[in-house]
Amino acid sequence: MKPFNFTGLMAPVFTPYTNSNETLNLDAIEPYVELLKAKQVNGVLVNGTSGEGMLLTTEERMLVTEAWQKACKKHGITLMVQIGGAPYPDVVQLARHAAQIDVDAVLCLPELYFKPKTCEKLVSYLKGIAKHCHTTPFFYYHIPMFTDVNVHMPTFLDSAEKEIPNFLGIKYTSGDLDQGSACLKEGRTIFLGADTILCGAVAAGFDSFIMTTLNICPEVAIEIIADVNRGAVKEARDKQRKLNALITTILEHGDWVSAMKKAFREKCPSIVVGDTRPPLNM
Ligand SMILES: CC(=O)N[C@@H]([C@@H](O)[C@H](O)[C@H](O)CO)[C@@H](O)CC(=O)C(=O)O
Repeated sequence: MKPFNFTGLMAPVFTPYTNSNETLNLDAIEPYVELLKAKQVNGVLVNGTSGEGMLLTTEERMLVTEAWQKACKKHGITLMVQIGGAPYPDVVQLARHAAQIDVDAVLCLPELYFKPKTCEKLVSYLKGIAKHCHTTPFFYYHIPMFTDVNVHMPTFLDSAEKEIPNFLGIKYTSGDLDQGSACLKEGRTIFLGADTILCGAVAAGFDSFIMTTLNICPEVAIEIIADVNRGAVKEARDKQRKLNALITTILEHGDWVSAMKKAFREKCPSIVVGDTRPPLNM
């Protein structure tokens, strides 16, 4: 399997559109990579929640991934691609495509309609997909507020590690820090996906992060992480409060992804990302 030693900040990037969101704006991708790299963000997650992966056609998902792959390779940035949230044959196609173009890692949602109710069912679904990209590091995307799939992650991890040869960890997007902390173990990569509990999560031992605000103000996360790691808990807590207040203000403008994309457009107007697709922009 390809080695994967990433720790630090990975931005769940927005998918850039032009033409009232009908067309992908692939030209925006290289400047977007340069902007993130300049701000010390060394990885990107493509086609995740913020990237509206589930609102793109399979063809578009592959085109976007190829454009990010090219720019990330050129600038030395780690690329993880989210391949789930589509019909099973399309997820398999995306897994094969990701392996073929040699991305650094894949992330996969559960089946979103015939939802798994147990760890066994979830592991079995992911095992069927992971074998189509068996040399690529494979991660599960835990985001129960969107998927309504909420199996116990520490138990799931133990089983997935035994059953799936290229399985390396999860992206943990939940405010339940008790369960999140119980996932942490030597040799696993557990990405934190919840910006609002960053301070506590770093104190608990998290060292890898995929959070939407890394697109907009990564410097705040960088400071919170550094403060906690040097024991300056009060400073970190104050910055977390400010970050959470900023998130609340951003969210006055719509749903999570649309509001965050709007904040990104305002902060970085030179990168043309457009609005979100229906139903998000309705
Ligand atoms: C729905 C959403 O935007 N979730 C965010 C979180 O960072 C979110 O902002 C956080 O949970 C709020 O505290 C990330 O998990 C998104 C993400 O990683 C992705 O785009 O796949």
